[in-house]
Amino acid sequence: MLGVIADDFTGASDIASFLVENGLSAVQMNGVPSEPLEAQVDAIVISLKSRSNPVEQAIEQSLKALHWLQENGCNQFYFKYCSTFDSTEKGNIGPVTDALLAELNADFTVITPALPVNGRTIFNGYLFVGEQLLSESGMKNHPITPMTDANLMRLMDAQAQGKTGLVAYSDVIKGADNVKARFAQLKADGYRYAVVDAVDNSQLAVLAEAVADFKLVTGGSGLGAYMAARLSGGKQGTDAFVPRKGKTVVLSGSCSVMTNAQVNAYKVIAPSYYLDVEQAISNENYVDELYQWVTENLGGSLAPMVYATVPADQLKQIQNQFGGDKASHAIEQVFAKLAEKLKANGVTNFITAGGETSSIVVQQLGFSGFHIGKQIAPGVPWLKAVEEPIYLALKSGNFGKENFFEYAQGMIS
Ligand SMILES: Nc1ncnc2c1ncn2[C@@H]1O[C@H](COP(=O)(O)OP(=O)(O)OP(=O)(O)O)[C@@H](O)[C@H]1O
Ligand SMILES: O=C(O)[C@@H](O)C(=O)CO
Repeated sequence: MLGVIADDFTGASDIASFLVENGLSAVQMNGVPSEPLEAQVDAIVISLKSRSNPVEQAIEQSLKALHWLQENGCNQFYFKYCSTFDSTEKGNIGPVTDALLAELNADFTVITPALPVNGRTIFNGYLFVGEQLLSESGMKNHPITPMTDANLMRLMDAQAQGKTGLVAYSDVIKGADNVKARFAQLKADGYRYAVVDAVDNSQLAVLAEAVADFKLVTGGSGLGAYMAARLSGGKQGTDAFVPRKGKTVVLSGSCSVMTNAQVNAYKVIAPSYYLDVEQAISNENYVDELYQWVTENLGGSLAPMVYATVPADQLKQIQNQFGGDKASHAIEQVFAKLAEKLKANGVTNFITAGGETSSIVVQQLGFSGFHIGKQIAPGVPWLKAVEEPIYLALKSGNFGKENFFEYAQGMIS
């Protein structure tokens, strides 16, 4: 059984949806459960909110997740991080990978953020977002983990204890046995991690075969999809659900380039309200005011949207004025409390944008886990809470097309 430890909640639903699409039964648990899992599944995905926590906390949470997965029958593990390698020189990808390797008595793993279907590719160890290097993409302005280097070996070496080598494209296309031979050579040369080039899905299929015996695999959801396809023998997922009709709201706290485009497109066709940072910090009635506005706007054909989303230059200005951490925290708290109030008052469908934003909303709503439904866009499925018929779409910052918010609602039946 495959056990996945995801460093944020959107990332967890991203990989869970690819596992299910590729024929595995899977459940997504929100945080490390305190009870054993009753359901019989092929894969368990644990969502953590550990991407931007202090390193020690991220390690502690990830090891706790590993132990729970082991106790619940998993024997191969996947550390899922962002396809844009969101991290800093301190971590958390390197330190968590080191801690998981040590705990599993393993001495080698792969570093594979590639997700070609969403434009994340790796060539000569450099990560691309579409046609741009990671460091030239919108990720250079990320509010929490700005990515200013695209070289995955350098990024990993800065934050991990071991050395990082490369299995280049020319080696990957020679097949899984050749990739395994390269792993052996890198290990013998003292490397602990291998960045593996993948410019399209066929390299991920090769890699899935090459890592079949690894205790720990790390990466984005792309490799997970091909590992699932291998494990299921090429089955397709079948019983994907969509949400039931009900009161729906859009909460957008991502400032990515794509979310900005999605918010701008949606503002033209649906009621929208800008979540003001200063108000979030200083007005203790702000959640009530937003709640009031949302409830007054629930009746229309499209859901009301509350958004903090701003373009990069405006974000910089706000962060200079209030401090980045303070602004993020205040906004996240407002979204979390607003979501809680809306749920208590009959909203059943939540569309949230942004990894940190979605994580805090889900934590506040308090569901223990999710069943995985139909994909809205690659890496964004509809989810149904285990406890009750509440549906959520947790959109990673850069995922989905421009009409995502409208399109997602069009699937509700
Ligand atoms: N107007 C704003 N001013 C300052 N900070 C903001 C503003 N809007 C959003 N933020 C903060 O920026 C952060 C965005 O992170 P989040 O993970 O939600 O989105 P993302 O990084 O685009 O998504 P992903 O991690 O899925 O790629 C959050 O902490 C949010 O509160
Ligand atoms: O891998 C990705 O890009 C996403 O699942 C994610 O982790 C964004 O938060």
